[in-house]
Amino acid sequence: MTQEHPPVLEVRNISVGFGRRRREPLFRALDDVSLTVRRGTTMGLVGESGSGKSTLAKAVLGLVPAQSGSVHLLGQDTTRLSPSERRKLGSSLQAVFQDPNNSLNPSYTVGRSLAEPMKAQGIRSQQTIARRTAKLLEDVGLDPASAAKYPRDFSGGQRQRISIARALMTEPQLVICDESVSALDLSVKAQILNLLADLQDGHGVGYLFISHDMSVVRHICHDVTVLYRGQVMEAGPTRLVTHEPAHPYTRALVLAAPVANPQAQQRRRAATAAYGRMSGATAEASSGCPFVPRCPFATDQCRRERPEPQTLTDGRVVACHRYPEWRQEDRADAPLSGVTSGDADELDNQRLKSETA
Ligand SMILES: Nc1ncnc2c1ncn2[C@@H]1O[C@H](COP(=O)(O)OP(=O)(O)OP(=O)(O)O)[C@@H](O)[C@H]1O
Repeated sequence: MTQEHPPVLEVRNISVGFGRRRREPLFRALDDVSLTVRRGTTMGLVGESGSGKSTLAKAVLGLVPAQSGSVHLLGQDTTRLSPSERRKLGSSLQAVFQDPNNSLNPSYTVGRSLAEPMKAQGIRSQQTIARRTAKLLEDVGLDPASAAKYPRDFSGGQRQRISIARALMTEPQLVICDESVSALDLSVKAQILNLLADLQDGHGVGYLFISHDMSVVRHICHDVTVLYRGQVMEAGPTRLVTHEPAHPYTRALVLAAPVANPQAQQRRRAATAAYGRMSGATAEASSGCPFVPRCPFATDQCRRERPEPQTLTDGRVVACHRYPEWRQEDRADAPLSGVTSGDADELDNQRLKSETA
């Protein structure tokens, strides 16, 4: 279904390197990564700490340079734009981060913080800004009178609502949500996720939704890209990826999500142990698959050759030499399909509650 929506963001074969020590080769935080966000849809970007999620967000925002590849925003290659051309495109792209305090100046009223992105676009009419501020505050479920208050007058969840309103002030086509709900309690998290989905319906905005949490991704994303050590392991429709992982790393991530039933939790913990220490950035560089040191199904070929991404008949992309055989060898006492996390179930309950309210 998402194919019908035109792309707002196309990241093509992007690589980003960082210098660690002098004369050492660059450390590749992103290695040949591609993904597309379509209008009115949400692409999840998931992976453990250090897998390169924030680096991808920074590359899209123009905060780190790409060594190779391109970033197309609304059809324009942003890696080739001059700073002034980039600024013009700026209103189409906004971001919401984990900590709303980073985007809300504590000494500014909410109204002043919300006005800033519009002023940066050259909009000077106080009336236009006030009208849009009131509309967006209402859209995110806050009283328009909140504009006269300060961030300290609001709870964490309300401050995140204000950050979302601020991100939408310039009617962007793409919003990058970088761990935007990670710091929130489960019920507030569910409210913000529902709000993001509702705003998407109303505004047609596309989200690049960055998270380390599969249950959150499952709740909000139409499609998902799974990153490990800067490389795409698997990508495709969220339901397929989370219910029938084609890559052992995705399987490990799904198993790592908590479940409500303690016995099931114990089985999943035991199954997760087969995948080694959970971190996206621990393994030594090798010419083969980056997941080899943690993969219970790895062969000599996996150690030697980096797997090329292959497109499956269901539309998914997976980079694994052992697909689909590894699934037959998977003896872990936890079902591959139908795995859901306790958080996901709770988030679903909250969604049902809000839909029937
Ligand atoms: N400016 C930098 N200089 C050197 N290395 C960096 C820099 N920024 C990121 N890295 C490294 O790049 C890798 C990817 O980092 P990144 O922050 O993108 O991961 P992440 O998936 O967003 O992790 P987290 O969820 O912990 O934020 C890590 O190994 C990190 O140490």
